[in-house]
Formats: sequence, C-alpha cells, structure tokens
Amino acid sequence: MTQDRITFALPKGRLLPLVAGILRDAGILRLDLEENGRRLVYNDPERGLRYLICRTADVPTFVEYGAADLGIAGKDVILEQGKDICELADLGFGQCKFVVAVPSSKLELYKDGLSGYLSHFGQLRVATKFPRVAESYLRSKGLPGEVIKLSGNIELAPLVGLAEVIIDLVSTGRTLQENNLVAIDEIAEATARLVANRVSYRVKYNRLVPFIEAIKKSC
Ligand SMILES: Nc1ncnc2c1ncn2[C@@H]1O[C@H](COP(=O)(O)OP(=O)(O)OP(=O)(O)O)[C@@H](O)[C@H]1O
Ligand SMILES: O=P(O)(O)OC[C@H]1O[C@H](OP(=O)(O)OP(=O)(O)O)[C@H](O)[C@@H]1O
Repeated sequence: MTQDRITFALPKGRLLPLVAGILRDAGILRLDLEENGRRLVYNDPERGLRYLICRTADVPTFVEYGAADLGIAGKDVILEQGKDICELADLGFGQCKFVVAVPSSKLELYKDGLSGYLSHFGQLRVATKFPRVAESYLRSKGLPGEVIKLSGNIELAPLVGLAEVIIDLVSTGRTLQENNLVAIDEIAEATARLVANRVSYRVKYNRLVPFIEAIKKSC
C-alpha cells in the first residue's frame, strides 16, 4: 500500500453513477469515470488519489487485502462476503432487500411456511447468487434445504424446476412480478456502505477522515 496515496474501490454497474455523483459532490472525484468503459484504474496524481473499478461483489476483497483503502459496496455484498473490513457509514442509496420468493401459482403450498412445504414434499432447493446469506437463513429457520448457487437471472430457477425457492434482491419488485413470483419472507434490507481497510484506517487515519466526512455529508 503506498503510504500517502488513497485508493478507492468502486463498484461497477448500477451503483457506479450514484457513487461517482456522490464523490463528485463531495469534492473528491474530478475525473470522468466511463460507466460502460473498459478502463479499470483512474489516477488523480495531483491529489494522490486512485480509483479502481471493481466487480460489485469484489469490492470487499480489494479492501480487505489493502489493494484499496476505502470502498463502496452494498450491504448485501458485505453480508455475503463476510470480509474483515471496517464498515464506516450507511450511505443510504442503492436500497434493496433480500427476499425469499416462490412461484405465485404454488403459493398455497407455502401456507405453513417453508417448513410446511419441506415436511410435505421432502425437499427444498434454494437458488441464489448469495449462498452464504441463503445458508444462514436456512440455518436460522432450522431447515435442511439445498442451496444452488447461480450467477444471475435467479428468477429462472423455480420456473424451470431447478429450485423450489429463490433468495434474491428486490427493489421495485418488477422482476418478481414479471416472472410470476411472490415474496413470502424478507431477510434483510441493504443499502450502499462506505468501508475501509483495517490497517489503512489506523495508519492513514488523518488523511482518510476528511474524505469519509465529505462522503457522509454529500449523501
Ligand atoms: N434491484 C436490485 N438488484 C440488485 N442489486 C441492487 C438492486 N438495487 C440496488 N442494488 C445494489 O446494487 C448492487 C448490484 O449492482 P449490479 O446489479 O450492478 O451488480 P451485479 O449485477 O450484481 O454485478 P455483476 O454484473 O458484476 O455481477 C447490489 O450489490 C445492491 O447493493
Ligand atoms: O425488484 P427489481 O427492481 O426488479 O430488481 C430485482 C432484480 O435486479 C437484480 O438483478 P440484476 O439486474 O442485477 O441482474 P442479475 O439477475 O443478472 O444479477 C436482482 O437479482 C433481481 O433479479
């Protein structure tokens, strides 16, 4: 880690325009980050700042290993990754929630919940992009379900018999609705969080604090 340079790990995709806007409003970011570009590192040597464009799910990894001092990631990703990083602030945007959803045509089978379904049908397969969150949910309910990890388009799984249930993120609810799925439980809400590498937060504290305060103020 370079001692005086500050590196930010930013999530590409739907959060990037929001994050870039906040960093700009905070007076930190002066560069144009191409939202759909291929460039992954942006340097601002005059200010001693660097920005990494990361896959959303990888932001906590870049921060944990000190490749970035600060990062912005959804709470969903932070929960799933379980990395050893400092969570500094809830930035309030990027709101969504983890839900458990089933085909609306089969809702009747879940009237006694997932345990009722499981005791009747003997199996419960849960498709998700968030296996840790799903395992922990099943454990908390005492359900011996099988978690099937997918990379996206999770809603497809119950429509074609790959799984009975999905655990996925919802914001508008449109994807569930358009695929005839209905939420039967909510697990947790998620918003974007400002995170820091544990060592950077101690060693570079004086340099980081103005950035942290400016980001919090512009949210
Ligand atoms: N409706 C939503 N669905 C998914 N994520 C959402 C939603 N609303 C807000 N978010 C936030 O946006 C982040 C996901 O952003 P995005 O969809 O761009 O990434 P991704 O598709 O998971 O990543 P990648 O394309 O790299 O696999 C989530 O981690 C979450 O914090
Ligand atoms: O409630 P809504 O506003 O419809 O949003 C929810 C959808 O958005 C996310 O998918 P994303 O667009 O990230 O694509 P993915 O399935 O490839 O992850 C999520 O996994 C849902 O599918």
